[in-house]
Amino acid sequence: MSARWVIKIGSALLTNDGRGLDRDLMQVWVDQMVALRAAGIEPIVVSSGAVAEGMTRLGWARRPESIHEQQAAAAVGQMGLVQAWESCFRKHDLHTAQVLLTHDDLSDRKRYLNARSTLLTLLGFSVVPVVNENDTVVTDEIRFGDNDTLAALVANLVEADRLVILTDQEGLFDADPRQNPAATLIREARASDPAIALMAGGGGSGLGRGGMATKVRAAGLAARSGAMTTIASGRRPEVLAELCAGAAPGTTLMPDTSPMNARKQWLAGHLRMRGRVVLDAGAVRRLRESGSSLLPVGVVDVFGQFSRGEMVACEDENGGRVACGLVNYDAADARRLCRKKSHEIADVLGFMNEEELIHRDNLVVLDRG
Ligand SMILES: Nc1ncnc2c1ncn2[C@@H]1O[C@H](COP(=O)(O)OP(=O)(O)O)[C@@H](O)[C@H]1O
Ligand SMILES: N[C@@H](CCC(=O)OP(=O)(O)O)C(=O)O
Repeated sequence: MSARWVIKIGSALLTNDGRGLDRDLMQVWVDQMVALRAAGIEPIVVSSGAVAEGMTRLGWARRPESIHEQQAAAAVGQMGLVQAWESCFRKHDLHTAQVLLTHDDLSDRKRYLNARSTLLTLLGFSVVPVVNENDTVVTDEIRFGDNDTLAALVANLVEADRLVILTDQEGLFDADPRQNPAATLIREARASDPAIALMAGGGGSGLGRGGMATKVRAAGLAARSGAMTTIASGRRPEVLAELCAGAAPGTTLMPDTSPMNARKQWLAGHLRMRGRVVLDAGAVRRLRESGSSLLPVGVVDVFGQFSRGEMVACEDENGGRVACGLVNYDAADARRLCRKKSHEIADVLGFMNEEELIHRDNLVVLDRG
């Protein structure tokens, strides 16, 4: 597969404005997602609608105030959501996987790497991940609270090329079209443009939580890792097929920097260094000249205390800083792996996480000088 898209579908759209899951529409998107796969694009679905579907199943007319009742509704509704996605994809002989994430999972480096590995492994097995927030366990303070933000963080996590937000409007308008019928559609803007944040109001349906403001903010987050965002109507019959064909329905929000630059900025700017690994000359050359991953065989020494998933500096034998990155093994294990070939990892440690000490996707090679 050559590209990866995160496709987020909002509650109002998915549940026919709270009347129950719109299975026909789900099948329409799924058929198009299967066509995306045939065109070399891996879809990851971020599906809202658990609370809305739970309310329908429990016969509740209004979203409850109490967080515990919302969580209960989400737990009931999530069953319906995953059943419906699975049966739509089964028609094409594809499997889905339920992935429930909390904020903690993505802010903790170890869990971040585990979530990333699991998602990438699922994609490797041609499974379509269906992601939602793990509503049962989150408390109010740490909720993503809206799946627009969750979808953007998933786009960062898997370095998606595109975030597609399907909603009940044609895209971002210069004012809320529910309040102002004369509002006009914004076709294209930079995700970082402060003017677009001012156009976006809160949620209109009472079912979802985000509204347009969280969609614009999500486009800014997705842009950090270089993803472009499309906000479009999920009711456009061929919306995903149009995007696949290179058309630009709805609103396109462009990132300012290329994917690699954005990811490097994000890695380099957001984390504290926990330790150092010293590389031999061959490893330094491979990192600088071929953009390779760092393998244990090229590491001669390890300093400091760090856990799997934390940021470490990579230095040459004269103490010059070459790179930094998120390490796949903790300091004690990394020490034992110095100078070892990747196929020896399981023998040395009794287990193996990954064959690299730092994968190239999680490695920032620094400019010389
Ligand atoms: N500038 C805007 N352009 C389009 N929609 C807007 C804007 N400002 C606010 N909205 C409202 O945002 C709603 C979509 O948000 P929401 O109901 O949370 O959808 P979803 O469930 O798809 O996340 C629209 O129905 C609309 O009323
Ligand atoms: N996890 C919640 C997500 C709610 C939510 O963000 O909804 P929306 O604004 O429609 O994307 C659910 O499944 O109901």
